Amino acid sequence: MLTIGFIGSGNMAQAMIQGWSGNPEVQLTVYSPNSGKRVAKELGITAEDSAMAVWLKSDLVVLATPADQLAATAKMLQPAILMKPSVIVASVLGGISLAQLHQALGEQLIITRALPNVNVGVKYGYTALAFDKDTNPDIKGAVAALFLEFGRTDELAEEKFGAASAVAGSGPAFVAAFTEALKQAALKNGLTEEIAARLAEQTVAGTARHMIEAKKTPLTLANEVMTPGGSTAAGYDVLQKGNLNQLVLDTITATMAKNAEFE
Ligand SMILES: NC(=O)C1=CN([C@@H]2O[C@H](COP(=O)(O)OP(=O)(O)OC[C@H]3O[C@@H](n4cnc5c(N)ncnc54)[C@H](O)[C@@H]3O)[C@@H](O)[C@H]2O)C=CC1
Ligand SMILES: O=C(O)[C@@H]1CCC=N1
Repeated sequence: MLTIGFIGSGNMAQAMIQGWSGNPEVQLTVYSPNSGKRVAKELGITAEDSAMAVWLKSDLVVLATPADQLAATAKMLQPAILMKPSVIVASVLGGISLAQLHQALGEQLIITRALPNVNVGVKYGYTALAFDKDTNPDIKGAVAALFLEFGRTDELAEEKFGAASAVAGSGPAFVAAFTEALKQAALKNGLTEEIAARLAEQTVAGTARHMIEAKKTPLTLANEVMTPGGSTAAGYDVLQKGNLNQLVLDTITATMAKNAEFE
């Protein structure tokens, strides 16, 4: 049995707990000052009274607090780290590098930097992973296997994390915004709230699944829908004239700039 402990019980921690909760080989526990006990009850896992207790019970500890809480967390954990330095750390703290994590927690620890997205909660996530250079390949494989349980993963150089965070980490919010725009357009054109939501969600979900399962590029799929001279082409033209690509690039650039503030 592998025990995974969470420090922080917000949206990201909850998604990861949901992603791992079906695994009979994994036991999950959490500490968070305000909501930890409530979240643990809702998700059917145990809660601890302190970050130290999480550390001492766990084989792997996920740091899932706001990034600016790293120093406070390190302070709470210091005695436990000295008592049990074998614990593996997986940090999802946005913008916080492996070097910063080692500086705060200890040079001797085994630390993985992970950048998951909330879709891990429905086992359709994406996680970028970065390991210490000297991480034992068996440990690397074991950690990567855990993240593979709830979606696709790639090992990425840390300098690529800013882009990965903006596109894949924040991406679900941007795709959700487009889905909401589709829904609003359906509502404006007379569909009911329920039907508008279903049309928008199912179309976004089906399009992603279609590209992945049939191994089609986005442009190949778009061209299949666009009968020459037909109605889709008329709408697609409006998206291109409105410079959708530039709007999305500006969105990613702003997201990366904000993320870089934490570095
Ligand atoms: N939400 C997302 O989609 C993603 C979030 N992340 C990263 O995950 C981390 C958490 O983000 P969210 O879950 O969205 O935030 P959140 O605000 O939903 O949750 C933060 C959690 O940390 C707890 N917390 C705050 N200070 C603490 C402390 N000193 N000790 C223990 N627990 C403490 C809070 O009570 C809360 O449970 C951030 O560093 C973020 O950059 C990374 C990838 C995606
Ligand atoms: O919004 C944030 O700061 C975090 C990082 C990636 C997704 N959520």
